[in-house]
Amino acid sequence: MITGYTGTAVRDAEQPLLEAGRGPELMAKAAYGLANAVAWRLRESGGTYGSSIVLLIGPGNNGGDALYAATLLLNRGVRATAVLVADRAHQEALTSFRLAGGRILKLDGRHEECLAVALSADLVIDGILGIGARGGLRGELAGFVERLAEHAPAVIACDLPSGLDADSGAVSGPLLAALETVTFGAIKTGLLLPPGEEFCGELSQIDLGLELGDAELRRLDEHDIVDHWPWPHRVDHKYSRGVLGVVAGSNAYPGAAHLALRGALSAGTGMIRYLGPADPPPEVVRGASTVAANRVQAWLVGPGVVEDEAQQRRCLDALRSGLPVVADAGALSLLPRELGPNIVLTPHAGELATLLSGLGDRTERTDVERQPLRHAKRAVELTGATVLLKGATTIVVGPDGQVYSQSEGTPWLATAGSGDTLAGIIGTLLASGVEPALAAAMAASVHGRAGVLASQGGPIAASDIATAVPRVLGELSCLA
Ligand SMILES: NC(=O)C1=CN([C@@H]2O[C@H](COP(=O)(O)OP(=O)(O)OC[C@H]3O[C@@H](n4cnc5c(N)ncnc54)[C@H](OP(=O)(O)O)[C@@H]3O)[C@@H](O)[C@H]2O)[C@@H](O)CC1
Ligand SMILES: [K+]
Repeated sequence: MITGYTGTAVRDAEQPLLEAGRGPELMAKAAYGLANAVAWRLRESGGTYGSSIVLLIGPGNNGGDALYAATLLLNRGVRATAVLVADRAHQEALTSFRLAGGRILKLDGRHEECLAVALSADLVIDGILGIGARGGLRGELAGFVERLAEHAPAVIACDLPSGLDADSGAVSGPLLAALETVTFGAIKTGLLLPPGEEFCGELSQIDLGLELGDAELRRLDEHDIVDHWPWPHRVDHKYSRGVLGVVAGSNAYPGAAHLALRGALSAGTGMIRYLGPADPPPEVVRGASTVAANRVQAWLVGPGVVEDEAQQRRCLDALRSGLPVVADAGALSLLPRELGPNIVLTPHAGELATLLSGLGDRTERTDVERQPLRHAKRAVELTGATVLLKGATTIVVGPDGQVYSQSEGTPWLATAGSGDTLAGIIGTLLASGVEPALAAAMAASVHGRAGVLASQGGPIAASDIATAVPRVLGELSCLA
């Protein structure tokens, strides 16, 4: 499992060590880790000796880390130039850099020269701002970084890409996209959240021996899925594995029902009872026409139910049943005022904006895209439900504050019906008794992996995702 911590949590954990006079030791560890990462990249592209790096150095300790790392690299035969982008820099680090033979330039009014130097380097080290940043890059510096970014240089970010908010992943102003981000003490939450995540490249973490509390955010890996997936036991039967009720599809939209059912079947449900006008596949049992008359362990409601009053009534009945429910698509505009934590809402950014606006918090789609975690948390606060916010990185927030961020997918997953399949997988897990936030996060992970497997780099249809899910689970089960 990957865990994410806020910049504030990292600062708090560092504080006792700083008070004990161990600041220089922490910085030395950070610099050593960064230097190794840079050396590794330089070796990959032809060798360290004689190669050149340019450091963009801001006013704080982030710049200090980069300068100390470069000092180590100068001693290994790397040529290094520091471009000082602020009116001050970490003095001790700058002195050791200079003494080791580093060249120093000031950005102040010399953009053309600094740009040319940066673009001629093998690697650029972004040491402008770290967790001490307040807002994005501004003024003259923002203009310089914007111009540099247009040339897409090879960048390694020191702790985090400068201008990215360490806690939220929000981006304001220009940013250098990194090949790799070498982060210190703990992975900051902003590096695992959109939109900032897209600028981080590969993540590597340098351990500083900090004592951190509970993580703010979790990202499940394949071992977590293996540990928590409801694998069937030899003595299980269809009822013991969980029965899922599905209210999906309408005369106008039968396809959504098919894809949701296929999603649920692909994840290994014990049994499905289907309510609606679509023709279900042979593995699915037709349920009684009212929600109350069906014995199930969980409900999946909403895909393709617009313009069908009978289906919409069933959605509402399921949402009021007290059972775990995954509410997708059309069900999101039918929500009763009171929802429990065992209801999983699965909006995309636009649907979340509509949901929040409907609850009195005027929100635009772009607001959600800029700060997805903040808005997903707000929806949990206002509804009491579990929220899965779909996107290239899918965020899940549970009512107890658990946050998951899953990013296994491929852009090809952005296709009609993909969400119906995801809802089906969540439904199967809920019916098996998996706790809602974990069910949603595992489903997002498996759905993403299935998308990648089905795609092989090319386009996919939503039904291809369902077809690939059993193979993904088969491969994961081998790790058990
Ligand atoms: N603590 C430790 O033990 C360890 C910390 N480590 C390292 O330290 C980093 C944190 O260092 P830090 O606290 O000095 O903050 P950092 O981000 O370098 O700069 C803040 C300065 O920038 C300025 N500034 C702020 N926003 C701005 C903006 N938008 N645009 C322009 N300027 C802006 C602001 O100046 P002000 O505006 O207040 O005058 C402030 O002085 C951390 O990320 C990690 O790399 C590691 O070595 C491990 C041990
Ligand atoms: K940085």
